[in-house]
Amino acid sequence: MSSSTAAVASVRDVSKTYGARKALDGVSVEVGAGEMVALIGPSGSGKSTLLRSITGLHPIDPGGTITVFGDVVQQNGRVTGAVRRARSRLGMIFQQFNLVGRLSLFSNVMLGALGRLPSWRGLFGVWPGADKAKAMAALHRVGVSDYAAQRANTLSGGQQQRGAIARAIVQGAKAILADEPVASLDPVSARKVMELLVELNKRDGMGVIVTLHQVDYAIRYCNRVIALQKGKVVYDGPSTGLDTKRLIEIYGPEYEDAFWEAKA
Ligand SMILES: Nc1ncnc2c1ncn2[C@@H]1O[C@H](COP(=O)(O)OP(=O)(O)OP(=O)(O)O)[C@@H](O)[C@H]1O
Repeated sequence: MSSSTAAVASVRDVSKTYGARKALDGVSVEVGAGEMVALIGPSGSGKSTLLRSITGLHPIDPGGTITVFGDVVQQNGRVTGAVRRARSRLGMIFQQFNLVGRLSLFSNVMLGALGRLPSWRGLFGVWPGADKAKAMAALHRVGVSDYAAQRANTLSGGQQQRGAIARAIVQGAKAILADEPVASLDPVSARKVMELLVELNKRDGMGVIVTLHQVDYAIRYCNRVIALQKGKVVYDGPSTGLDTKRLIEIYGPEYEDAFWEAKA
């Protein structure tokens, strides 16, 4: 299967145990190329652990398998050598600590090109002109080119998240894995970040897997929702299928707390 048609991630019977606690318990899901999927569930249900497992940031328990764009990245309880290529295809966006604070926004976005260039170029700031142009175009696209020269730690959370998205574009990522990218943002900045992810998905065909605390955002921006509870998949289907009964199954009777904006 070619990498352009292979699934973003194929997760088969994956468990992850921390001491006596099972953070993931027999999870099997597949996210196709070009899909935009929300990963939801109560705090501690395993959302971040699943994203981190897909990127090979920690080994899963023996028995499960994870492939990324057709490459086996986890098998027999080990992260494989293919993880480097898989990471180069995945743009990662986190709730915080997305950018190197003391570097300019422009330099941070250029770091996305590092995987394709000898590292000394990055160390000495010797970037090819074509990459510089690409970085400025990406900053312009996400709406923060005016701040290119500004140190990342002086930017707002929303500007930093948009910078992180620009870095993923420069990296040439085929999919974005975003771990609570809007949790620290005000609603207006959050909407802009979600709209950018939707645009990358629809216009560029990038796959997106995004963990969200806000169910209303999952419903508004993602066609498909995967819900975890205590490390197990308890829902995998269209976001339109998340009725009150389902939400109570996922979050319990206090499910309205999982909405950002009050439910009408
Ligand atoms: N490094 C770790 N060491 C020990 N336990 C961990 C570690 N990381 C996660 N866990 C545990 O695994 C479970 C799942 O955590 P995880 O962060 O994946 O949940 P989450 O759904 O992303 O939660 P949240 O929405 O609060 O971010 C939790 O019980 C957590 O305490």
